[in-house]
Amino acid sequence: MRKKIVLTGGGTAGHVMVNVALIPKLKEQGWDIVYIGSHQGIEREIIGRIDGVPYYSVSTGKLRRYFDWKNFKDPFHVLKGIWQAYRLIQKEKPAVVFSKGGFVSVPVILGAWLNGVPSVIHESDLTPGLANKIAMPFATKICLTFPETKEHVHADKAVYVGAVVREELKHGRAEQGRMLCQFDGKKPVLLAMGGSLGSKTINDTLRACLPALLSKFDIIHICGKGNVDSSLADQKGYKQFEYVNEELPHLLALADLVVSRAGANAIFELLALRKPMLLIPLSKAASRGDQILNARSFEKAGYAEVLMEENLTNESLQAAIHRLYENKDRYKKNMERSGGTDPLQTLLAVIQDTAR
Ligand SMILES: CC(=O)N[C@H]1[C@@H](OP(=O)(O)OP(=O)(O)OC[C@H]2O[C@@H](n3ccc(=O)[nH]c3=O)[C@H](O)[C@@H]2O)O[C@H](CO)[C@@H](O)[C@@H]1O
Repeated sequence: MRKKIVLTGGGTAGHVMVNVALIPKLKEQGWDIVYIGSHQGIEREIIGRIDGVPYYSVSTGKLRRYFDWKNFKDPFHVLKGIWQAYRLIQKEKPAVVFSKGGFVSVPVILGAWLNGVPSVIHESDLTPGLANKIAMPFATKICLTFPETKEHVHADKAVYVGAVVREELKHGRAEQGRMLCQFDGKKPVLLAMGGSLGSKTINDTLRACLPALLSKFDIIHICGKGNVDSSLADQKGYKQFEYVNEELPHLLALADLVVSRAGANAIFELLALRKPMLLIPLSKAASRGDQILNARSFEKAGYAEVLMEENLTNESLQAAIHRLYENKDRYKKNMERSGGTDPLQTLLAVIQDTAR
């Protein structure tokens, strides 16, 4: 009989992409796949583009660390979500549940636990996110991207896996990227992206530096939904995208260097593609500081230049980009030494072993 797996994770693309990497491999291994996400999250759109993966949505609440009146209502949404996930898992009878984290994964992991179904969680960041922290006691195994995360997780459950990178990102063609951007190929290409949602701070600073930067680079700017500046649409050597799907491998293949937030998926993708990167982590004021730890870990390994958001100015951004470009060969050499494990295969093996 074919085995069934329930996948979950969402809220931002970073909480969906490991699932996107897993799905083709799970299909090859003959699994039936079902996805449980939220009603409105980006996961609905991303998974909806993939054939053969039925999508069910459950109610969920945002788990905030700050005061908001919605904090009084959201626990009820989460309780409703647990009940919905419980019923769905009871009906689907999966052999295992896999979660990539994000708020929606909490009701799903609890729904699995209540049904006695084993579950595997993947944590992308150096320190576990709030959703994963809540879900971890109910999970069977917890797969880690950074070896340092072992300190934060129950020893019997932790498995070091590494970063799972989508296979298709490795098959981009620079020429196709150049066509998409209509660049003439005479200048090196800088790609800037602010995580899956875009970053207003990075967008504004980069745009303020355009006149100076465009004399040296062609620039691809992935700026996030609703953030395209139409007044710059005709600017030669500057191409904006809100969010890209199939185009991303080609744009990355074209890029000589990258300016990015320090979300875990993005930085490991850049490492796998050996792209010299300037990381501007999301500040502690706006997050739990996980991106700062991710960025510092990459800086220490010699893979990235880091510019803290509080030090971000037009001048510091330009100086850091020029420094990165001058030292690009050193960064590439360090990345070549980053080792050759196969995290996707390791993760698949953990899922197989955990399934009932
Ligand atoms: C604001 C926030 O909560 N950020 C968190 C979120 O980031 P975020 O959702 O931005 O996640 P990441 O930077 O880790 O990954 C973004 C993913 O989206 C993809 N992508 C991005 C832009 C685009 O146009 N097309 C596209 O496909 C990237 O290739 C990557 O796979 O999850 C990460 C992983 O848990 C955390 O480290 C971040 O702190």
